Amino acid sequence: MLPNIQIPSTNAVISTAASVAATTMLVRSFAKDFVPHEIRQYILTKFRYFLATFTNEIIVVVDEYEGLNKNQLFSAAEIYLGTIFNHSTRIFRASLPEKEKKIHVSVEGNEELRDKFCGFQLKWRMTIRQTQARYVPYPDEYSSTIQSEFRYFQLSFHKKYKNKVLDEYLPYIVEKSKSIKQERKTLKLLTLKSERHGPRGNPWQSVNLDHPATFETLAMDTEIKNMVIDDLERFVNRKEFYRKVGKAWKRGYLLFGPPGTGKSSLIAAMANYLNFDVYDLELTDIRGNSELRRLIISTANRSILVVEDIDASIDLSERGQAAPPRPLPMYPSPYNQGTKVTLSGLLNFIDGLWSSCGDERIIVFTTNHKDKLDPALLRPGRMDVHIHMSYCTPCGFKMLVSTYLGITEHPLIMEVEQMIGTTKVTPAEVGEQLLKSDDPEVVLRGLIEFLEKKKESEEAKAFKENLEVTKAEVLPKPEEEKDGASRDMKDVKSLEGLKELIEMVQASPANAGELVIKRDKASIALKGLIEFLDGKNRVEDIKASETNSGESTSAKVQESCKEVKI
Ligand SMILES: Nc1ncnc2c1ncn2[C@@H]1O[C@H](COP(=O)(O)OP(=O)(O)OP(=O)(O)O)[C@@H](O)[C@H]1O
Repeated sequence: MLPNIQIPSTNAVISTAASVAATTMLVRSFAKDFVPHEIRQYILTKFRYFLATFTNEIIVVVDEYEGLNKNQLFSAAEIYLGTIFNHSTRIFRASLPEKEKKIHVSVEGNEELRDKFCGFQLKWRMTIRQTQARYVPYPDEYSSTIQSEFRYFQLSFHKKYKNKVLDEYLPYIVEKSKSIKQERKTLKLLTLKSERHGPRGNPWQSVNLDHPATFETLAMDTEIKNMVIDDLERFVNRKEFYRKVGKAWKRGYLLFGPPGTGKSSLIAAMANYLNFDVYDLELTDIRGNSELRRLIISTANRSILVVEDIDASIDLSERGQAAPPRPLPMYPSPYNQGTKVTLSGLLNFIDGLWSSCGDERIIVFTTNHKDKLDPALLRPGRMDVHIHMSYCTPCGFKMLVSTYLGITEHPLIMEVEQMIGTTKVTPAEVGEQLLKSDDPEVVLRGLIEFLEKKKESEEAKAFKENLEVTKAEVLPKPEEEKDGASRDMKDVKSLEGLKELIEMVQASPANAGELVIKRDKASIALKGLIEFLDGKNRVEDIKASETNSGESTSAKVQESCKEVKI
């Protein structure tokens, strides 16, 4: 027989439920009004712990801040979760930071996200809690912001995966977020702040580096270009190798060559290729070795440190000594009182201090005069790769034509290539000419004209230089003139003297000398020389460069020459 159970009426159930709900609401609003937030949180946490004893779920809490510093795990999770939205996600945040190209997506508060790792499920939830306002420093440490909310992630999963989550999943998230960050990163060019007081604070200021140079647009010999790309690839993939051989993970490049041959463009191409920020270090702005040390330490990993025109930035002759102060500027500030960075300080930072304070660093020195550099600076280990940025070659020209004009074939290309092979013209100059019109015919004709003029002026310059050499060899030196030990210029009136003169001219590789060499007889040779000088109208040039030692010696030579019966 069934016990006599009295089933409550529907009305009674509804009225009981309503009164429970009303009581709950009353308790809630009472608790909210009269129980302090901290106590409520405490009770809630205890309640969760109590419930957790009945479940197999573990919750890991990841706070946004660790003391005053940002918790790196929180930042990593924030980035990572922005990439794993699934169909159940209803709300998320999207933003396009200034000067960035990609939209950032991040998780919205209280949204639950599910993730899968090694076959098991995990749940993420971000919670935002209002707190008392407090000051939180910005990453540059110069300023701070007021924050009145507290954010944290809760990561829940089955308790049997605890070790897997802590040892594998969370490190995986950190690594993954690094590569996501790297991909979406906008390159920065960092230069020294003019005001960089005190030992704290970041002395670098940054702007977005939007340099379009890439290895594709760079006019360089393909072989050298491929060598540089291979070297960079090898470098970034050799973390373990550097550790194994006990070497700091850094690489030094020296780029040398005349102005306008693409040294800065190559640095930009390297930065774009590796996705590394560029630190532009102006040594003349630095007050001494100790400031240099501080600046170097504050540079980030995975970056390129550039010192342009190294020969002009530091006194390379004095190892170990402070360079003599430069002339004081018109408006002196504490930072331009003359550099005191020494060569030994620089060497020290390249292989000592700098090596040990970071990973994946590249340092690039550029110079227009490699011969001026101290060999100590150039040795492998400091400058591992020396790259000669030369004048434009036919191969480089082809690349420029294809980038600037978008063509690879044209009847005039061959002609230009031949001229480029025999003219000292920089890629910058060629690029300038290629910009002048959209019509390849017009541009290439203009370039041919430009190259012709360039060649002419080059020849004239070489001629003048050679003539100077010849003059120096033929004419007596002032001190010789003084003690009378030299041959008197009047002697050249005699045929013997002329022969001697011509022999001396012949010994020189100069153009004028070559003219003389072509003649067998001294008299004909001399005549040729005079005609040459007259014809080319070079006599005036020579006169202008004479010293004020009485009568012009070139005029004397000419005079003497004319007196001879030819
Ligand atoms: N090899 C090159 N390939 C493509 N463009 C080049 C090359 N060299 C120079 N240019 C062009 O010329 C301009 C100036 O070149 P860049 O500043 O790189 O030369 P540089 O060697 O660094 O000169 P400087 O020694 O004066 O600093 C660049 O903006 C680029 O457009």
